[in-house]
Amino acid sequence: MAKRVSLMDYHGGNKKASTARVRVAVRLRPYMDKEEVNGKRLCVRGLDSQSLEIVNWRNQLETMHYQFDAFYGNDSTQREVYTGSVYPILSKLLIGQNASVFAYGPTGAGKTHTMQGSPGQPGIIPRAVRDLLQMARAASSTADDETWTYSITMSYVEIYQEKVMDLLEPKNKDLPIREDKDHNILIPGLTQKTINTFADFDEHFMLASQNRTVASTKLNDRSSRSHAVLLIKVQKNQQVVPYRQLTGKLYLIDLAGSEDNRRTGNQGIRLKESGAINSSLFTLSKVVDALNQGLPRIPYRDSKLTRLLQDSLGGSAHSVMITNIAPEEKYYFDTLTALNFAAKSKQIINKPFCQESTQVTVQPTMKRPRDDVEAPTASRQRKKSKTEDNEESPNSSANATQYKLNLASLDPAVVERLLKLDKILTEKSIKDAQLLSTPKRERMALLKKWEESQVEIERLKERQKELEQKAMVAESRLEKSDNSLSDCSVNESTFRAPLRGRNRITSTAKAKKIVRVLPLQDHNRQQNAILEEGLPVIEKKKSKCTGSENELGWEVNIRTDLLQTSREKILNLLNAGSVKELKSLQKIGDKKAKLIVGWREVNGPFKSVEDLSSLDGMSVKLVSSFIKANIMTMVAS
Ligand SMILES: Nc1ncnc2c1ncn2[C@@H]1O[C@H](COP(=O)(O)OP(=O)(O)OP(=O)(O)O)[C@@H](O)[C@H]1O
Repeated sequence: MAKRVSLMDYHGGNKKASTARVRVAVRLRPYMDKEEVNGKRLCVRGLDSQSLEIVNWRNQLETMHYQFDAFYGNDSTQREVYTGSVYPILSKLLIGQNASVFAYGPTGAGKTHTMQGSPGQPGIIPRAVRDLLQMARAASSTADDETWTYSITMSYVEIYQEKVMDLLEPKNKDLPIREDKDHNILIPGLTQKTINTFADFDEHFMLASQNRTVASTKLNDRSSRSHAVLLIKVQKNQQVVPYRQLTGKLYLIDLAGSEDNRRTGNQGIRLKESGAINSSLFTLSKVVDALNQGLPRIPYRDSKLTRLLQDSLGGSAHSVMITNIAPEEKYYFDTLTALNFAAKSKQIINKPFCQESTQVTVQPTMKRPRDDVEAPTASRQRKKSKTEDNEESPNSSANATQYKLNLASLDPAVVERLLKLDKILTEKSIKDAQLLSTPKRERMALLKKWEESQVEIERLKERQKELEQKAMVAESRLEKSDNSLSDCSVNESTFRAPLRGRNRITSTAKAKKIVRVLPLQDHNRQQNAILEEGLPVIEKKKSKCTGSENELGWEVNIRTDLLQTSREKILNLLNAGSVKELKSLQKIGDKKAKLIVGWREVNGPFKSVEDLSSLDGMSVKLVSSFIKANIMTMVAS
């Protein structure tokens, strides 16, 4: 069974070290600008072995200061970079932990030089492979570890335009990336070569490197157009029962350079490549952000690069990021971006585990790792895992005896230690789960609240719509009611004020103050109000009128005496008012005022207000609305 084991627990080491930070180193390459348009201006200044400054020559106040785990200046050697940042993590591979080293930075800043180097100046990759081979050999021959043997394999892929290409077997194009049940990332069908000597490695690597996609851009004659990922697997096999197996993976990654196409002069296919490069690097920065913020979803799957790095970043690996930067002033913005990205990455905490696989069934000989492919198909992988699960699960009752038997064959001290380890791991995972669940619970509660508030907002919106519709219906009914007012037989003391009239009533501030529209059930209170305040009150009550105009079901009563007084006042004005005074009436303009004066000169005084309908252009309906408007104004004032 492949089992995740916290290495520090397993080896009884310092507990603090059970989580590992991504180590971030920055390497400055030497000045190489032959043109020197503005003279030799450097945008980076090294301060000490960990810190540097970046200077904006256009505004020197913008000088920024950064501190990293290591800063390698422009005169640093390949050896210094390797021994300072990479060599210390190699030993982890031999005890089943994963590790990754990746070079990040703008195009032409020295990533390939750092990772690969040249025959005269070998970089991290050849040095690491050489040392791993030596370490494995040395470990196999030590007296303590004689029951273990080591085997080392290599695979080499490039991610070009979001396709995973097998550099050891170029016909394997666009390979899938999968995750097994233990969250290991693997590439089914990927070629795997066993390397017993450095010469084995050299041969495969040289051939494969020629398959890598490189091209010339304005900034770099041999610019890497893809992300190159070298995978070195160290397998530690126990030669005696229970035939355990530990696998440590080392990813050595030379990322394609982040590019500003205005400066690279990229066009056509170069531009397309550049788009893919920048977008996967952008996803990488999103992944870093998400990890740093502890977000529940890390967008690993948004690009092939981040998917492949999933168990190297925030996963089960020790990670070292070497940010390559260039000193020339023209690189200022690229350098600033790279340094900011590096500063973000520094906060990621990785949790190293060793991948232990215990083969419980008796095996006559230990199988050598396959020299061909990493895992033929995902389904086969799944099937295999399932079988292993069934065979090995110590919790399964069918296998419990077998498990105990195997334990019994071990040294009692080892058994005790294993049981202790199991206990620690169980307690640890419960604790981890609790720690994780607290912020998660809070997030869930917030999310629930937010969802509830969204529902409430929707409900209120619906309600608002409903009310608006009702208001529109009411409006149109009142319109009708208005129009047919003259046809309705109305008690002299009853005046139906349309709701729309409310606007008219309240159109003056004064009216607003004194007109109160009360619901029917408040009728008694309303009567009291009349008595107490002596105010003119308009009462809403059920209409006695029949017909469509009454569908609304309300009309307004006005006290009879007030109504009478108002009518008399209007009639007086009609019979004695000057043009100016007539114009003070509602709905009477200059033209109508002059008509009224002319009419009464010819016909004598108006007998009733309704006589106005004899005037040209004054229909019964208009007169009715004239009366209504003026009575309301007078009542209100
Ligand atoms: N530390 C260094 N010392 C000497 N030369 C260097 C150093 N770093 C880089 N160079 C040189 O600078 C040039 C560009 O470097 P390199 O190709 O490694 O950049 P890169 O970051 O990999 O670029 P790209 O992303 O475009 O592939 C090469 O000629 C390389 O030899």
